[in-house]
Amino acid sequence: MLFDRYGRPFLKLRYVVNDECNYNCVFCHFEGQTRRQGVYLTAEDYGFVSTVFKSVGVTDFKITGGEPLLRRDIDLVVANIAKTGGVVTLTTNGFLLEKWAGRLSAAGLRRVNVSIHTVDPEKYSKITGTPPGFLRAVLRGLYEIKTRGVSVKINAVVLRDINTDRRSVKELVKLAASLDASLQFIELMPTGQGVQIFNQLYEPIETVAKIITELGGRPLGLRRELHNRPIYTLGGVAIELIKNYNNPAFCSGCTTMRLTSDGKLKTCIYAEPRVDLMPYIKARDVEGLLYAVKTALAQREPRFKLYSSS
Ligand SMILES: Nc1nc2c(ncn2[C@@H]2O[C@H](COP(=O)(O)OP(=O)(O)OP(=O)(O)O)[C@@H](O)[C@H]2O)c(=O)[nH]1
Ligand SMILES: C[S@@+](CC[C@H](N)C(=O)[O-])C[C@H]1O[C@@H](n2cnc3c(N)ncnc32)[C@H](O)[C@@H]1O
Ligand code: SF4
Ligand code: SF4
Repeated sequence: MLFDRYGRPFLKLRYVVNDECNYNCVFCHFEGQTRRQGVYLTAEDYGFVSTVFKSVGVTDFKITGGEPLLRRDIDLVVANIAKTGGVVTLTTNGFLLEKWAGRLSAAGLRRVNVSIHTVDPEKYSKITGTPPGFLRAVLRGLYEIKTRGVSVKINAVVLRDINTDRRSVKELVKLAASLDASLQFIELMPTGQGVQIFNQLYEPIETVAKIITELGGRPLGLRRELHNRPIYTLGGVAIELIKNYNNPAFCSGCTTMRLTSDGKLKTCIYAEPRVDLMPYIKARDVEGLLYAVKTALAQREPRFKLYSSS
């Protein structure tokens, strides 16, 4: 296993597999990547790079984007990563899930995170920039993938006056319960487009924690291997609360790096890409790749620290 200078193990890799999207969410951080770089790793590249990362202790592979289901070979990407024996999960807006469900399940996808910030169709359209009917398609996809044996998690970005009242929280918990799914509430990050609407839509995650407690939820503990995220349980649903900005406890439990769609390793969502892995990946150069990864890891820092040495 590899560690950084702060004693944080490197356990999880986030693959940003493309830079295009069929939605236009008002808050999108785009995983800290610039849109429209256009160069993508191939499905075979992901198989190779995952084998190498797996050999040094990375066991959790997250596929994200852009919208990953827009890739025509997304099932092959999943299959090639799953072949390493690592756990593969994918985060999506869900619009194309119904179409992909069978193939993703067959490819070995373990879990899908589907972003549904509200079950109110009008509010959903407004914040995701989509026409009426899109939420219905997402819900169909969710039930389809569930019946194929893939676990589901619902992602809801916490947005003031959209989902920060008791009723909205209850509705999301009810939806998760009906799918035997878990649920996570994500605090809005002032990153990417999130900067422009931050003052208007930001609401601290504590507001949701309070509602969950008032509804009878209770804390279950912390997800220590990933960001020390608090987990609650309510109505049989496990609920993670993600306070991802200006939170030293979150960063101290950060075990993840990102690989941009054009093959650059980022040590933090806020860091500039540290090492270009593309030449090593294309050359299938295991030694060169590991050396580059260790170089990046040596420079890795928690973005938010309790005490700063500088
Ligand atoms: N600051 C920060 N936020 C992150 C990081 N990883 C994930 N997040 C936040 O978590 C949100 C949800 O991410 P997902 O792609 O669903 O995956 P995840 O929750 O990290 O992983 P799983 O729970 O294993 O599915 C993102 O929108 C980010 O706000 C990270 O490394 N740093
Ligand atoms: C960038 S998206 C990529 C995957 C996919 N397109 C989706 O929306 O699920 C990954 C996750 O980040 C969340 N997200 C986007 N912008 C955010 C922001 N400014 N703050 C917090 N979470 C955000 C999305 O809701 C989604 O759950
Ligand atoms: S949050 Fe996901 S669905 Fe929304 S615009 Fe960003 S990448 Fe697209
Ligand atoms: S160090 Fe903090 S801000 Fe950076 S990726 Fe990790 S959790 Fe996110």
